[in-house]
Amino acid sequence: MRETGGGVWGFTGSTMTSLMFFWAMYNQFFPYHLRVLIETYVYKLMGLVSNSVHIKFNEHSGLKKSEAYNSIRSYLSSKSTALAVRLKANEKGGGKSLVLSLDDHEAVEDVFNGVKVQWSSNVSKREEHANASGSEERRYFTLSFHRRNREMIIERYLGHVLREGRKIEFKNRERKLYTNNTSLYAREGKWCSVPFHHPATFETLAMELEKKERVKKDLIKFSKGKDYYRKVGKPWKRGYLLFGPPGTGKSTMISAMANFLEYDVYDLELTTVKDNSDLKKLLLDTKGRSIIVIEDIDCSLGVTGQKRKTKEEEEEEDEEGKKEKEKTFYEESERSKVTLSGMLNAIDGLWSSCSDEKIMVFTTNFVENLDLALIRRGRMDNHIEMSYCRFEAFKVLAKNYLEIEWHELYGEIERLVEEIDMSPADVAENLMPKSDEEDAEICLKRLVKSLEEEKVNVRKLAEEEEKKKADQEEK
Ligand SMILES: Nc1ncnc2c1ncn2[C@@H]1O[C@H](COP(=O)(O)OP(=O)(O)OP(=O)(O)O)[C@@H](O)[C@H]1O
Repeated sequence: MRETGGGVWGFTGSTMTSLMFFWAMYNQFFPYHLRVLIETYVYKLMGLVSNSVHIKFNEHSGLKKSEAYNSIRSYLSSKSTALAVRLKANEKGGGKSLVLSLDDHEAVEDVFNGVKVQWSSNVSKREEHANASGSEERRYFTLSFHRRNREMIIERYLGHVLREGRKIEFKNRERKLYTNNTSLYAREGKWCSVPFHHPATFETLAMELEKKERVKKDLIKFSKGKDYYRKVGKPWKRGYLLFGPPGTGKSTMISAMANFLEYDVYDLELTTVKDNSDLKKLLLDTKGRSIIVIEDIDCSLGVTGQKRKTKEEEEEEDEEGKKEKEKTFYEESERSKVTLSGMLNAIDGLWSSCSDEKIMVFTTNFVENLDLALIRRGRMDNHIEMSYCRFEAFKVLAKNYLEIEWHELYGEIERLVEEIDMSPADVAENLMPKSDEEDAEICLKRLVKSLEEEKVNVRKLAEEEEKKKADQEEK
């Protein structure tokens, strides 16, 4: 008995060794194009005798990563966790958690409407495109199923996989903040990203309640508006113009919007954009479900030639005036040759409709300096004024920093903030406890003192102004 067992094992072992030897020889000595030819015929032969249909989903489609491949991977990750034997673990949130997916050369079964299908994860090597670090790996998924289910799988199952996969992908993804600033490791004309963890929310944003609710409603309507935008034939995008003095919360509002919708943020810096086509490329390279931000757009505008004009002025606009329109952003910078028309084209032209669900936000401290074409309704659909801190906004900040809803100093503060223009940033600075010893009372008193000092300053300035006027009139 022993000998027979040993014989079987010996035979199996030597067969395996021979097979592996032939496989290694085949891979090593057969040229790549010959192997492709052989494999093609083998597949054809198998197709004649097999009842299975196979569909291949490559990781890359052209130069871009295939979105379908990513969705399938996410879909399969939920199946594989329960069923597959070999899994791959990828870090998420800087190593705080793990996302599991199907390992290479591993297969998993799925059942849809009582029909069994099989998914396998594959990787092949292409030596002819090898780079210095070795051969190029090409990953793909193969879906196999019985040919009698072809129609159902193609028409219903695949749609189901992509939809579910996208949902899982969206839930699992780590939100990102992208920049095109080359001094922050971005290559020219490319984005680089860091995880986006800004804690601002609409709850912590100091702003009149009604205004806040209006913005929230608008965002919800936009994010659920896929069918509406398709019906009216408009690209699924929306523009916001946030304007107001420094420190009134324009950047904070953008973070709150991104957190509310769970979108990525692209911080577009025009100074590092070479020209109009570079701008177009950068915008095309942004994903859906994102907010694209250009902060302080007034500072980027060499083009202030088209501010609010009278009709006569418009008629008088000669050739030279028209050329003004083509003045570049950042005239002082020799690098950027982005023009106003290039900018309008990129955000609103034909190319802008190439991907869905994007919000564009411009911020400015001086809205009156902006070109009307740039901010007209339809392009910037929603103009939101971020204003000085009034009582309603103060109460939000007091709740954020001091965790109180009411204090006897509130009456005095209400009178002062309605009278004095102080930015929420300055109010927040006064309210923030500077040490463990500082309680709400100390912080509120500091704020009252600051507001009163500001009141005296404002009065002094007004008196000086009046005196100057009177002096000029006398002269
Ligand atoms: N409306 C607000 N609600 C809550 N916090 C605010 C608000 N405005 C300002 N702050 C606080 O002040 C800081 C600066 O505000 P933020 O950068 O959002 O202002 P900004 O309007 O973008 O300023 P700038 O025009 O100078 O860029 C924030 O980090 C936040 O702590």
